[in-house]
Amino acid sequence: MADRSRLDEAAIAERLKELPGWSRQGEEIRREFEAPSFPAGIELVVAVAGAAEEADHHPDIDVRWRTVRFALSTHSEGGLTRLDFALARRIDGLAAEHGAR
Ligand SMILES: C[C@H](O)[C@H](O)[C@H]1CNC2=NC(N)=NC(=O)C2=N1
Repeated sequence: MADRSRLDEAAIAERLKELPGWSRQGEEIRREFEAPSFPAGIELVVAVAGAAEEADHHPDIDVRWRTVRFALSTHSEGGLTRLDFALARRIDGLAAEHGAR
């Protein structure tokens, strides 16, 4: 079972440094992507939905035409855990595969 405990400030800062494009907003991290087209953005969301189900960890998602925004937080812990950073890395990989930047 993954460690779901909240990360302290130093651990959060360290992990954020390895995730360019993601920024901290209170108790969550966020990143915005521009997909090549609206359908490509939706396909990215579908791919992320699959990864989220696998991880049993689910981002908040906002779609505005080609702009797709993801926000991650561990709701059960009321803050950021390693699950959020693991899913952020997974989202970055899927976004690259879908030509989103
Ligand atoms: C029972 C199940 O593990 C929980 O409800 C999961 C589902 N997905 C989740 N996603 C996120 N982001 N935070 C959670 O605390 C969470 N909890």
